[in-house]
Amino acid sequence: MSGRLASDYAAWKKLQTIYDTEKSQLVLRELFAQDADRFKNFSEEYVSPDDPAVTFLLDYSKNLITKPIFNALLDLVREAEVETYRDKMFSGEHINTSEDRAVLHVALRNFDEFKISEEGVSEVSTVLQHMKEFTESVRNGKWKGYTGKTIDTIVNIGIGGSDLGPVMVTEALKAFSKRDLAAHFVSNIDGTHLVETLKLCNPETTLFIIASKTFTTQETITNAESARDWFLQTAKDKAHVAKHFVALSTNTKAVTAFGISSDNMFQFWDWVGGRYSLWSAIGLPIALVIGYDNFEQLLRGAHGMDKHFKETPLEKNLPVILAAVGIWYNDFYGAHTQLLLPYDQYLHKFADYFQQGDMESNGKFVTKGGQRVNYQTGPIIWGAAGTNGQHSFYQLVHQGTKLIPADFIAPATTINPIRNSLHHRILLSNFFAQPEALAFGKTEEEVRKEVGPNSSEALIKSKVFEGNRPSNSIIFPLLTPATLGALIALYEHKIFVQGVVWGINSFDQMGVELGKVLAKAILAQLEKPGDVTGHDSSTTGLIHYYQKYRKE
Ligand SMILES: O=P(O)(O)OC[C@H]1O[C@@](O)(CO)[C@@H](O)[C@@H]1O
Repeated sequence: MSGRLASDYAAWKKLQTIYDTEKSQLVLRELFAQDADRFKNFSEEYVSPDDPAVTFLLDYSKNLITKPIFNALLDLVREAEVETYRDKMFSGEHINTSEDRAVLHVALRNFDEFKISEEGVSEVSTVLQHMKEFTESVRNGKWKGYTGKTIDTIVNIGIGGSDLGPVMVTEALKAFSKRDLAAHFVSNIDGTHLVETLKLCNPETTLFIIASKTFTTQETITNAESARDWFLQTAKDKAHVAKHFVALSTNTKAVTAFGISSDNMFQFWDWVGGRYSLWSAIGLPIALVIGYDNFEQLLRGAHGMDKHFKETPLEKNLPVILAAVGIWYNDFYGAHTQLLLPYDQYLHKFADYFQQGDMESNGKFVTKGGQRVNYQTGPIIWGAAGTNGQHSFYQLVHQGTKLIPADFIAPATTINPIRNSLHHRILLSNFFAQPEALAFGKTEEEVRKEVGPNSSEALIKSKVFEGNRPSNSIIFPLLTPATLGALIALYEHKIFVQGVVWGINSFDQMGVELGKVLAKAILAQLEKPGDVTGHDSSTTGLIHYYQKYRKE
């Protein structure tokens, strides 16, 4: 039952016993030698129930598990009542207990299939229609700027979930983008971010999208005000703002107070978590860049995965499989991080996106019942596009002292088959080789044969790869909007499953508040000359140094 300490579950205690007694026998070289069918027995093919072209293979055979261990992990998922809480989520129950909110990103891509009772759900299709009409009018030139010119540049001003999703998806689907519509994303309060972006913009042909669920986020509102000031330096008349500023928010009052009419507002609701909001009005820049039809394909791809998650038995349920093996390393092997390694340059922002998605969801230390956990919760998410990571951090991944589970992700076919796909074959050869090297390594005996009898013992030892480092591999035919939607939803639901097992609330974010409050207090002091008071010596000393050298 959600909110309980995971370590109280019988299945948890059983897994701990298994780990303590069997860990030394879990050697991938041996597990593969013992079972010629290991790949078949530990891989699962996903085929969207809505579109057979949306398919991928999850190979989880290079994990430090046996069937009994896998089944014990599934028992843990069952005992935590994940299926019950999954159905609560889909039905609109307020499972975000601290904020008394439903968690319904699945309703944004539901196409009226699941019956969901929550205020606002019935309006999703209306907002989508508004998004469709607006994005088409901008893309086909009907929407004109204040001097009658068409829009050739969009600037999304938002941060966190109001930025990372649109950034990741527009990068991932760049091949589907309208090349004569430039898209920029400003998120940081550092004036550099806005200044450097505005250097690329013409006020006559630029559309600003102010993306903020609350419409109170200091960085976003400050950036939006500065962008409006920049625009009015040229446009002069405030009436022209209406043609160059739209808002994506749940807060109509704040949007209109800023000076954006509700006609130019695309609404969403409090049951859309910021880190789960790219499917909502927050996705407007995505629809502008790739077109509404491709945006709808993204939604439909995610919806197919939603149905898979909702209806598939645990042992064949891909989000559950990823969640279960992740818990095995996070909570029993003591792994602290999780690598996401897309072997596709278009997915180079995938890990960045799930840093917020996973870490802001599961970076919690108390259960929904208020108990401090006595186990690890959310992992640290990191990663990079392959093969770049291989020339950066793979040394540590292969020969470091830390266990770092890795998810390798790749398309079988490239969108850019230059030189008869030679580049892609090289890329994919690494996608296949790296998990193999991590899993099976290179023994001292193999090194000795390789380097010959005259090498020093130290050199030989340094060339050993202990291996037995686990990974999952996900491969799909082609990176399309629908496949990307399914892939994102897969990881969203993995995060959900882990949060339920850990008994935490994956859908609030209390941890982001303290820093904001302290910063506001310090800002008030920095605005005034003279000394700052009420801080520790470190904070005071740093501010003094700043005051000594500040120019402004
Ligand atoms: O969309 P908004 O309300 O401006 O919030 C932006 C981001 O700020 C947070 O850190 C919450 O304060 C993220 O959860 C959220 O995605």
